[in-house]
Amino acid sequence: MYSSLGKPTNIFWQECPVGKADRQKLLNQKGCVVWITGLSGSGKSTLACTLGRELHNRGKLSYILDGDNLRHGLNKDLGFKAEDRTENIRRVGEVAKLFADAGLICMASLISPYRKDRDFCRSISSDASFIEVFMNMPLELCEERDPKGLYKLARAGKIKGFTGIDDPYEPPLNCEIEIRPENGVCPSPCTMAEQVVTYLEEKGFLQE
Ligand SMILES: Nc1ncnc2c1ncn2[C@@H]1O[C@H](COP(=O)(O)OS(=O)(=O)O)[C@@H](OP(=O)(O)O)[C@H]1O
Ligand SMILES: Nc1ncnc2c1ncn2[C@@H]1O[C@H](COP(=O)(O)OP(=O)(O)O)[C@@H](O)[C@H]1O
Repeated sequence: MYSSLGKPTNIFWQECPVGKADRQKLLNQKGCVVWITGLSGSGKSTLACTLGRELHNRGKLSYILDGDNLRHGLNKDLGFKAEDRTENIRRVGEVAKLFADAGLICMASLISPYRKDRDFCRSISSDASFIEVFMNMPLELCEERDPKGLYKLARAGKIKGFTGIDDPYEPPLNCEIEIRPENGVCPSPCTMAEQVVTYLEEKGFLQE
Protein backbone atom coordinates (compact mmCIF):
# COMPACT_ATOMS: atom_id res chain seq x y z
CA MET A 1 0.00 0.00 0.00
CA TYR A 2 1.22 3.52 -0.79
CA SER A 3 0.07 6.93 0.47
CA SER A 4 -1.03 9.73 -1.88
CA LEU A 5 2.59 10.97 -1.75
CA GLY A 6 3.80 7.59 -3.02
CA LYS A 7 5.24 6.59 0.35
CA PRO A 8 4.63 3.04 1.63
CA THR A 9 2.12 2.71 4.47
CA ASN A 10 1.51 -0.19 6.91
CA ILE A 11 5.09 -0.10 8.18
CA PHE A 12 5.64 -0.94 11.84
CA TRP A 13 8.59 -0.53 14.22
CA GLN A 14 10.09 -3.89 15.22
CA GLU A 15 11.45 -3.90 18.78
CA CYS A 16 14.51 -6.09 19.43
CA PRO A 17 15.30 -7.86 22.71
CA VAL A 18 18.86 -6.51 23.03
CA GLY A 19 19.02 -2.72 23.15
CA LYS A 20 21.55 0.10 22.98
CA ALA A 21 22.05 0.06 26.76
CA ASP A 22 22.95 -3.68 26.64
CA ARG A 23 25.45 -3.12 23.84
CA GLN A 24 27.01 -0.15 25.64
CA LYS A 25 27.46 -2.29 28.74
CA LEU A 26 29.17 -4.97 26.67
CA LEU A 27 31.53 -2.41 25.11
CA ASN A 28 31.99 -0.24 28.22
CA GLN A 29 31.45 2.96 26.23
CA LYS A 30 28.57 5.12 25.03
CA GLY A 31 27.55 5.23 21.37
CA CYS A 32 27.76 8.65 19.76
CA VAL A 33 28.29 10.51 16.49
CA VAL A 34 31.39 12.67 16.12
CA TRP A 35 30.49 14.76 13.06
CA ILE A 36 33.61 16.38 11.57
CA THR A 37 32.86 19.24 9.16
CA GLY A 38 35.14 21.62 7.29
CA LEU A 39 36.62 22.58 3.96
CA SER A 40 38.43 20.12 1.74
CA GLY A 41 41.99 19.92 3.08
CA SER A 42 41.06 21.22 6.54
CA GLY A 43 42.19 17.95 8.17
CA LYS A 44 38.91 16.04 8.66
CA SER A 45 40.29 12.65 7.61
CA THR A 46 43.54 13.24 9.49
CA LEU A 47 41.62 13.95 12.67
CA ALA A 48 39.28 10.97 12.17
CA CYS A 49 42.20 8.57 11.58
CA THR A 50 44.27 9.87 14.51
CA LEU A 51 41.26 9.81 16.81
CA GLY A 52 40.33 6.31 15.60
CA ARG A 53 43.84 5.06 16.43
CA GLU A 54 43.79 6.70 19.88
CA LEU A 55 40.37 5.24 20.72
CA HIS A 56 41.49 1.82 19.50
CA ASN A 57 44.57 2.01 21.73
CA ARG A 58 42.25 2.72 24.65
CA GLY A 59 40.14 -0.34 23.81
CA LYS A 60 37.21 1.69 22.46
CA LEU A 61 35.29 0.59 19.37
CA SER A 62 34.95 3.27 16.70
CA TYR A 63 34.25 3.50 12.98
CA ILE A 64 34.94 6.16 10.37
CA LEU A 65 32.40 7.16 7.75
CA ASP A 66 34.54 9.14 5.30
CA GLY A 67 32.78 11.21 2.63
CA ASP A 68 35.30 10.39 -0.09
CA ASN A 69 35.15 6.64 0.65
CA LEU A 70 31.35 6.47 0.84
CA ARG A 71 31.15 8.11 -2.57
CA HIS A 72 32.73 4.88 -3.93
CA GLY A 73 29.79 2.79 -2.69
CA LEU A 74 26.70 3.85 -0.74
CA ASN A 75 26.72 7.31 -2.33
CA LYS A 76 28.21 6.58 -5.73
CA ASP A 77 25.07 7.83 -7.46
CA LEU A 78 25.54 11.33 -5.99
CA GLY A 79 27.45 14.34 -7.28
CA PHE A 80 28.14 17.76 -5.79
CA LYS A 81 25.08 19.83 -6.67
CA ALA A 82 23.21 21.12 -3.63
CA GLU A 83 20.50 18.44 -3.60
CA ASP A 84 23.06 15.65 -4.02
CA ARG A 85 25.12 16.97 -1.10
CA THR A 86 21.93 17.14 0.99
CA GLU A 87 21.08 13.53 0.16
CA ASN A 88 24.70 12.52 0.82
CA ILE A 89 24.58 14.05 4.31
CA ARG A 90 21.12 12.65 5.02
CA ARG A 91 22.21 9.09 4.20
CA VAL A 92 25.42 9.36 6.21
CA GLY A 93 23.50 10.92 9.11
CA GLU A 94 21.14 7.94 9.13
CA VAL A 95 24.01 5.44 8.95
CA ALA A 96 25.92 7.26 11.71
CA LYS A 97 22.83 7.13 13.89
CA LEU A 98 22.67 3.34 13.42
CA PHE A 99 26.36 2.96 14.29
CA ALA A 100 25.84 5.04 17.45
CA ASP A 101 22.84 2.87 18.30
CA ALA A 102 25.12 -0.14 17.87
CA GLY A 103 27.21 1.41 20.69
CA LEU A 104 30.11 2.62 18.56
CA ILE A 105 31.87 5.97 18.53
CA CYS A 106 31.05 6.82 14.95
CA MET A 107 33.11 9.50 13.23
CA ALA A 108 31.55 11.05 10.14
CA SER A 109 34.10 13.00 8.13
CA LEU A 110 32.44 15.01 5.39
CA ILE A 111 32.60 18.60 4.17
CA SER A 112 28.86 18.81 4.94
CA PRO A 113 28.81 22.46 3.88
CA TYR A 114 25.17 23.31 4.57
CA ARG A 115 24.04 24.09 8.12
CA LYS A 116 20.52 22.75 7.61
CA ASP A 117 21.86 19.34 6.56
CA ARG A 118 24.11 19.06 9.61
CA ASP A 119 21.23 20.23 11.80
CA PHE A 120 19.08 17.49 10.30
CA CYS A 121 21.66 14.89 11.34
CA ARG A 122 21.69 16.35 14.84
CA SER A 123 17.89 16.28 14.97
CA ILE A 124 17.67 12.54 14.25
CA SER A 125 20.30 11.67 16.90
CA SER A 126 19.75 12.22 20.59
CA ASP A 127 21.14 15.73 21.13
CA ALA A 128 23.81 14.91 23.70
CA SER A 129 25.27 12.12 21.59
CA PHE A 130 25.79 14.26 18.48
CA ILE A 131 29.14 16.02 18.70
CA GLU A 132 29.84 18.49 15.93
CA VAL A 133 33.52 19.21 15.36
CA PHE A 134 34.33 22.23 13.21
CA MET A 135 37.71 22.22 11.46
CA ASN A 136 38.04 26.00 11.41
CA MET A 137 41.02 26.26 9.08
CA PRO A 138 41.45 29.23 6.76
CA LEU A 139 40.79 28.63 3.08
CA GLU A 140 44.34 29.84 2.32
CA LEU A 141 45.81 27.00 4.44
CA CYS A 142 43.56 24.36 2.82
CA GLU A 143 44.41 25.69 -0.61
CA GLU A 144 48.11 25.70 0.16
CA ARG A 145 47.89 22.05 1.27
CA ASP A 146 45.78 20.98 -1.73
CA PRO A 147 46.88 17.31 -1.44
CA LYS A 148 44.64 16.20 -4.32
CA GLY A 149 45.24 19.21 -6.58
CA LEU A 150 41.49 19.98 -6.55
CA TYR A 151 41.76 23.65 -5.51
CA LYS A 152 44.14 24.22 -8.41
CA LEU A 153 41.61 22.67 -10.81
CA ALA A 154 38.77 24.69 -9.24
CA ARG A 155 40.73 27.96 -9.55
CA ALA A 156 41.42 27.09 -13.18
CA GLY A 157 37.67 26.61 -13.70
CA LYS A 158 38.13 22.90 -14.43
CA ILE A 159 35.95 21.87 -11.46
CA LYS A 160 32.71 23.80 -11.04
CA GLY A 161 30.96 24.21 -7.69
CA PHE A 162 33.97 23.52 -5.49
CA THR A 163 33.34 24.25 -1.80
CA GLY A 164 35.05 27.46 -0.67
CA ILE A 165 35.75 28.58 -4.24
CA ASP A 166 32.42 28.81 -6.05
CA ASP A 167 30.17 26.86 -3.69
CA PRO A 168 29.35 27.95 -0.12
CA TYR A 169 30.54 26.61 3.22
CA GLU A 170 28.32 27.59 6.15
CA PRO A 171 30.29 27.39 9.43
CA PRO A 172 28.51 25.92 12.47
CA LEU A 173 26.92 28.36 14.93
CA ASN A 174 26.77 26.00 17.91
CA CYS A 175 29.33 23.23 17.51
CA GLU A 176 30.60 21.26 20.50
CA ILE A 177 34.26 21.42 19.45
CA GLU A 178 36.17 23.88 17.29
CA ILE A 179 39.66 23.08 16.05
CA ARG A 180 41.62 26.07 14.79
CA PRO A 181 45.14 27.39 14.48
CA GLU A 182 46.74 28.90 17.60
CA ASN A 183 48.92 31.94 16.83
CA GLY A 184 48.70 31.03 13.16
CA VAL A 185 49.89 27.45 13.70
CA CYS A 186 47.65 24.45 13.12
CA PRO A 187 47.66 21.99 16.05
CA SER A 188 49.33 18.65 15.33
CA PRO A 189 47.08 15.67 14.48
CA CYS A 190 47.71 14.25 17.98
CA THR A 191 46.75 17.56 19.64
CA MET A 192 43.55 17.73 17.55
CA ALA A 193 42.64 14.16 18.53
CA GLU A 194 43.44 14.85 22.19
CA GLN A 195 40.99 17.78 22.15
CA VAL A 196 38.20 15.41 21.08
CA VAL A 197 39.25 12.60 23.45
CA THR A 198 39.19 15.06 26.37
CA TYR A 199 35.65 16.09 25.41
CA LEU A 200 34.52 12.44 25.12
CA GLU A 201 36.10 11.62 28.48
CA GLU A 202 34.56 14.63 30.24
CA LYS A 203 31.11 13.82 28.87
CA GLY A 204 31.39 10.17 29.91
CA PHE A 205 31.36 8.54 26.46
CA LEU A 206 34.45 6.42 27.18
CA GLN A 207 32.73 4.39 29.85
CA GLU A 208 29.34 2.76 30.13
N1 LIG B 1 32.91 20.16 -6.14
C1 LIG B 1 33.47 19.62 -5.05
N2 LIG B 1 33.35 20.24 -3.85
C2 LIG B 1 33.92 19.69 -2.75
N3 LIG B 1 34.63 18.53 -2.76
C3 LIG B 1 34.77 17.88 -3.94
C4 LIG B 1 34.21 18.41 -5.12
N4 LIG B 1 34.51 17.54 -6.13
C5 LIG B 1 35.23 16.54 -5.60
N5 LIG B 1 35.39 16.72 -4.28
C6 LIG B 1 36.06 15.75 -3.40
O1 LIG B 1 35.00 15.13 -2.68
C7 LIG B 1 35.25 15.13 -1.29
C8 LIG B 1 34.05 15.70 -0.51
O2 LIG B 1 33.05 14.74 -0.40
P1 LIG B 1 31.95 14.92 0.71
O3 LIG B 1 31.02 13.76 0.56
O4 LIG B 1 32.61 15.10 2.02
O5 LIG B 1 31.23 16.27 0.27
S1 LIG B 1 29.85 16.90 0.78
O6 LIG B 1 29.80 16.73 2.24
O7 LIG B 1 28.75 16.19 0.13
O8 LIG B 1 29.86 18.32 0.37
C9 LIG B 1 36.41 16.08 -1.05
O9 LIG B 1 37.22 15.36 -0.13
P2 LIG B 1 37.98 16.05 1.11
O10 LIG B 1 39.13 16.77 0.47
O11 LIG B 1 38.42 14.87 1.92
O12 LIG B 1 37.04 16.95 1.85
C10 LIG B 1 37.05 16.27 -2.41
O13 LIG B 1 38.17 15.46 -2.52
N1 LIG C 1 47.08 18.96 11.94
C1 LIG C 1 47.76 18.89 10.81
N2 LIG C 1 49.02 19.28 10.74
C2 LIG C 1 49.70 19.20 9.57
N3 LIG C 1 49.20 18.72 8.41
C3 LIG C 1 47.93 18.33 8.44
C4 LIG C 1 47.14 18.38 9.62
N4 LIG C 1 45.91 17.91 9.32
C5 LIG C 1 45.93 17.57 8.04
N5 LIG C 1 47.14 17.81 7.48
C6 LIG C 1 47.52 17.57 6.09
O1 LIG C 1 46.65 18.35 5.28
C7 LIG C 1 46.22 17.61 4.16
C8 LIG C 1 44.69 17.52 4.14
O2 LIG C 1 44.27 16.76 5.26
P1 LIG C 1 43.02 15.80 5.17
O3 LIG C 1 42.90 15.14 6.49
O4 LIG C 1 43.10 14.93 3.96
O5 LIG C 1 41.85 16.88 4.98
P2 LIG C 1 40.32 16.68 4.57
O6 LIG C 1 39.94 15.27 4.94
O7 LIG C 1 39.58 17.71 5.36
O8 LIG C 1 40.26 16.92 3.10
C9 LIG C 1 46.90 16.25 4.23
O9 LIG C 1 48.03 16.27 3.42
C10 LIG C 1 47.29 16.12 5.69
O10 LIG C 1 48.45 15.36 5.88
